[in-house]
Amino acid sequence: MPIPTANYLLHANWQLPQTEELSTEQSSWLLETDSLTARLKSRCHLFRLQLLSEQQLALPSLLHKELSCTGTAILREVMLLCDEQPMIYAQSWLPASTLAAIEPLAQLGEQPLGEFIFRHPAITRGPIQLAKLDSRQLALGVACPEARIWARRSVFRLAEYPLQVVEAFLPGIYRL
Ligand SMILES: C=C(O[C@@H]1C=C(C(=O)O)C=C[C@H]1O)C(=O)O
Repeated sequence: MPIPTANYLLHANWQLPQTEELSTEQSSWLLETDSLTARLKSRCHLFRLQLLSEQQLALPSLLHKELSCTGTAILREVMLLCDEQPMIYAQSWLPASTLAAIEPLAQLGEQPLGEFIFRHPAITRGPIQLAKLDSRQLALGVACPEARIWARRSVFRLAEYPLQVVEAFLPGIYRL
């Protein structure tokens, strides 16, 4: 996935949820506080995580304050599929200091991030922010019947080591 996708997400209009803008199904998925991986697995016969890329980059300055760190980070991009239908495009920033302290995060491969972090004994999660995105700007490489899709982002801290997770929800997820 090209870096422009990361830049587009970084500069989206992230806001705290206004539930009156959301359908019941959208609220249910977008504001899910447990693992999306676990929820998707419970809703489909065949769950698959497609690792799109992992690359080491300078942590964008826009994230320095939010993650209270600087330096480099792994930008991890995945697609989560249910019965071969793309449901969630996820992009996570894993700072080098977090990876050094919690090494399994650097070895995830096709293991879902959620299966690791939601088992961590000292996990905390910051507020969920939402943004309405132009699906064409995401250049996901998959057909998306709707021009505008919801995305969410939040910062997890594992024993105070931060990482940010951004998830774009493809419309099929609301029919699961
Ligand atoms: C945070 C979770 O992990 C999911 C899996 C991800 C990955 O493997 O990179 C990223 C975001 C999530 O969609 C979760 O399951 O809620």
